[in-house]
Amino acid sequence: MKKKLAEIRKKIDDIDNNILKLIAERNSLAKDVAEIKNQLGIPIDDPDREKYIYDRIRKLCKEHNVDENVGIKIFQILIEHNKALQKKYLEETQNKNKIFKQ
Ligand SMILES: C=C(O[C@@H]1C=C(C(=O)O)C=C[C@H]1O)C(=O)O
Repeated sequence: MKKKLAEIRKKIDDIDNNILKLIAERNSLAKDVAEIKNQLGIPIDDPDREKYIYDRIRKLCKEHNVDENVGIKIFQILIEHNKALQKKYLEETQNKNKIFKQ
């Protein structure tokens, strides 16, 4: 029984590794998105795109039998974090440019 529990926990740990890698990969795209939005002069927040993502997540939750509230909560955290990373990146770039121009 204990061996079986250890095996299952190993599987969970492996899945957690993969989830973390994917979160890091998603986060790593924030700089590129921020750079393009800055050049286009458009805001970081894009409510239409967020609505599209949440609708898609709801559909995927149904398909994969995942509780919709859980799926939405996870993506709210990821999206808010992505926007915070974009803002931080742009602030840092603008500060660097200010120092450079002095
Ligand atoms: C990444 C973007 O910027 C913001 C963050 C989003 C996200 O984390 O998926 C979605 C929309 C935007 O509010 C984007 O516009 O694609």
